[in-house]
Amino acid sequence: MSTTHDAEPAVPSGAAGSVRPGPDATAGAGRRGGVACVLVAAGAGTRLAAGRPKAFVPAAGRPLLVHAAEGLAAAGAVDVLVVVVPAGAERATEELLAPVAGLPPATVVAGGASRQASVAAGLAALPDGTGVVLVHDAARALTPPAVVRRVVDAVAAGHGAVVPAVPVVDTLREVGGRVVDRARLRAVQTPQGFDVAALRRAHAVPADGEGATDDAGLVERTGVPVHVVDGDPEALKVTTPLDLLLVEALLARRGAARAAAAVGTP
Ligand SMILES: Nc1ccn([C@@H]2O[C@H](COP(=O)(O)OP(=O)(O)OP(=O)(O)O)[C@@H](O)[C@H]2O)c(=O)n1
Ligand SMILES: C[C@](O)(CO)[C@H](O)COP(=O)(O)O
Repeated sequence: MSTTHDAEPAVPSGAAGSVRPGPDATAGAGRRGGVACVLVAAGAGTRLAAGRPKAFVPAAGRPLLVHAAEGLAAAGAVDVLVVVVPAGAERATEELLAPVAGLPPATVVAGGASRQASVAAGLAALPDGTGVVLVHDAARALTPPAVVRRVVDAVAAGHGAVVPAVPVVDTLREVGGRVVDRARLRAVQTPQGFDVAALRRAHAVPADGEGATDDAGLVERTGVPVHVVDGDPEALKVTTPLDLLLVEALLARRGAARAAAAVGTP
């Protein structure tokens, strides 16, 4: 088994282009030697069925993609951002992201027919000098900044592939088989972090028929062990309408907490 653990895991139109740098982007690049994030947002959102690509579906009045970008900005751990969106949505995405405070420099590119193809498009747009790359789902819109930092820190500590993960709460049973010991299982989230050369190598290997549903799965096939850090239930992936309801509730709770803190501030 090549998995290691830190701890017990408790639409629009336009062309590709750049979004203005965040205020501390240059300082960050020097400090960390180039941490980039490929934020994949090019999925259709078929299971959500909200009438537009999932990343552009609003929660509390703002698109999921904007919430995800705000979480990355708040983490303060990413120097360069590449956002991958449905073809034709590049310009609208630049306009959506422009007001996000503290967002690192971003390039917006068109994605592909699969998540893997969209990640590959993002990787192709990374600048020279990138050392660490995160791959993050826009659909995990409320990922806490602490999760982002844990992943970056673990890659910086020398792990070539890092995933955040949470324990599984349901009893699991193989169809036509037995109950699986859930104590040994974790549900894997994003952002996933990699040494950029390892991720590029993994994406260059031709598919062998068995699909990998995430980037760590691809990298593992090339012999790189996957290291697991604590994820967070709030990093849930918005997949169905029920997930969107949960995100709305979490945003309402975060807003109420901010308001209470402001009242308590002189
Ligand atoms: N061709 C694709 C497919 C997915 N994604 C991104 O990958 C993440 C996880 O994908 P998923 O939740 O499966 O999104 P969708 O493919 O949009 O969902 P569905 O299968 O319901 O259409 C999302 O942020 C999604 O935008 C992508 O960039 N390009
Ligand atoms: C990358 C991922 O979010 C990790 O859990 C997941 O594998 C994406 O899967 P999907 O089939 O694209 O929803």
